[in-house]
Amino acid sequence: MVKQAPGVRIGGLTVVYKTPAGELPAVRDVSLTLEPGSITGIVGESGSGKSTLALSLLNAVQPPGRIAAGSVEIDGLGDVVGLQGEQLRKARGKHIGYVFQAAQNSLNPLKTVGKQLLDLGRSHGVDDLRGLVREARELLGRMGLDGARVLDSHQHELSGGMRQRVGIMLALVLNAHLVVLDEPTTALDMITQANILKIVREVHAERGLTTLVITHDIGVVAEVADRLAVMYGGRLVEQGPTRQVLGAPRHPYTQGLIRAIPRLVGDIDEARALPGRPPTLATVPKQGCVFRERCPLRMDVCDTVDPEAVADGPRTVACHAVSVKEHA
Ligand SMILES: Nc1ncnc2c1ncn2[C@@H]1O[C@H](COP(=O)(O)OP(=O)(O)OP(=O)(O)O)[C@@H](O)[C@H]1O
Repeated sequence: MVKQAPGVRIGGLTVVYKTPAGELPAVRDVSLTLEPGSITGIVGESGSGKSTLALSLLNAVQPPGRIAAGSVEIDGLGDVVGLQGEQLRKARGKHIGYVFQAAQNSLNPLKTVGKQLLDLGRSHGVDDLRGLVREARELLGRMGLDGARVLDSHQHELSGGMRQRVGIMLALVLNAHLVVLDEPTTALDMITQANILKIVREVHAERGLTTLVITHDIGVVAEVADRLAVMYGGRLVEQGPTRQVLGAPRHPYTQGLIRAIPRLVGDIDEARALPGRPPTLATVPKQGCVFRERCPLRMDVCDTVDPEAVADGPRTVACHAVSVKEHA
């Protein structure tokens, strides 16, 4: 079977976590399509539900969390929400590569990278382990590393940027064509960050991937993503082609996020932090718009009715104020 960049259709996805106050949604009724061959960025502040959404693509939400509703249709795999056990384990790695947050250590400190690579290959029934090592060396070389040396190293012998490239290699080495990168550059210095993003773009294009990048940093998305989805309080509030959304943001939250980016040129005071704090699971409003507490455009209807995502060409936005303005 020739593998190609798969399309992904997330439909009405709701993911809840069990808390002392009952099951509360971290992701609520999110629908999002990843076009084959595209890079999609998901942005939002800490706690907006980005990682939970990303884990749902692998059906890997762990207890006390669970997918309570919705579907994640991946070309060639079907609805992963229905996959279990061995089927699911095989899908991870072979079809879907996942790169964990740069800030986290996903490598085993006791084993060399090469040993971990062989473990990965064996656990996925790879017969040609030599071929796997060759592929890993080539990928690492492609990312500017000495492959043989890196495979002989333990994690403590590698810098943050090197570890992150090892993570990308491990996600790609089984030839997955859907790749999820969770905060690929957090905790890396600016130069390393730019380097990793360049690698992500190149590998994406060379291998014909469908890529999802999760980040709180809108600059990262501007750098790599074709499409941008903005999350707040577990809801997807705006999405569309990156240039359009960044050039003319419609949702007041997206506008606030963009205003909060410090500029390298011009008046640094122009950057204005969004007032207030994002909600936690316990404080997300049960009804009405999740953003209203911080919204400069708040209206009465926002207190009671959750705005639906309204499509306008390739863009959607979920905001009562925007709908009113456009229909006035
Ligand atoms: N295991 C868990 N148990 C209970 N609540 C959780 C658990 N994991 C996440 N949450 C809550 O779910 C919400 C969404 O978390 P998630 O990690 O998906 O957000 P995020 O946007 O990825 O944030 P960050 O950038 O900080 O990782 C948060 O309010 C978080 O506290």
